[in-house]
Amino acid sequence: MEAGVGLALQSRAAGFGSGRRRSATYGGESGARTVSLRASDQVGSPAAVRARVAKPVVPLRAKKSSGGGHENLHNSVDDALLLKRKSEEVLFQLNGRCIYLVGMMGSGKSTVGKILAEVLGYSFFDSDKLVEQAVGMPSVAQIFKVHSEAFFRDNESSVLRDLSSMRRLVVATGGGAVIRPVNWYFELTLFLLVE
Ligand SMILES: Nc1ncnc2c1ncn2[C@@H]1O[C@H](COP(=O)(O)OP(=O)(O)O)[C@@H](O)[C@H]1O
Ligand SMILES: O=C(O)C1=C[C@@H](OP(=O)(O)O)[C@@H](O)[C@H](O)C1
Repeated sequence: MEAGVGLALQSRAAGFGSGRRRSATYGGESGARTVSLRASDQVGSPAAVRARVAKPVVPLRAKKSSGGGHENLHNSVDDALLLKRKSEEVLFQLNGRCIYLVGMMGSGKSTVGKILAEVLGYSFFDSDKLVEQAVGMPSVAQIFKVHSEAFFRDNESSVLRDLSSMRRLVVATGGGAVIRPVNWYFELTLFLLVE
């Protein structure tokens, strides 16, 4: 499995179907290009985001060995170094903004997020875990079962909103977080698609 991250930059006014879009404020597209992260100046639908970052830009190869032994280890080290260098380049432009990782269930958001947080000197949070804590239940599956998906999504939005007012966080969101437009409106945050 190979996961990659593409940078989608979102200003406050960007959102699904919203006419109130504006260009990215994060160093402009040229700034993003200098670090070879693919930037989009607005966020449309999740599909549009995916289309813009269809090619993995910073591929992170499998950390779990599939029998490749040293080769996998080298890939892993090389990719971690590459990500570290790129992160150092964008650090000052980030200016402490939170980064939300979005992507399909199991796409690697938590894995990428922990690495990203480490190289940026950010703290890492998994929003599913925070919702579980907030609700006082051990798993998302149980929240769905005992309450409902809508209940989970309400709490998820609340958690994401609270986190967005903080700084220097990398947040792995749940695979379904993107379906609620309200989750795209947080100010001063960047969204990274993990695919
Ligand atoms: N680049 C990768 N290559 C191989 N396996 C990966 C990679 N990234 C993540 N995984 C594995 O895929 C599974 C899901 O990853 P995870 O980071 O938990 O995804 P998510 O947070 O998007 O649900 C985990 O078992 C993880 O070890
Ligand atoms: O629909 C969602 O938001 C969920 C997606 C999955 O999360 P990941 O994307 O972190 O795998 C799942 O495990 C989580 O419990 C609920």
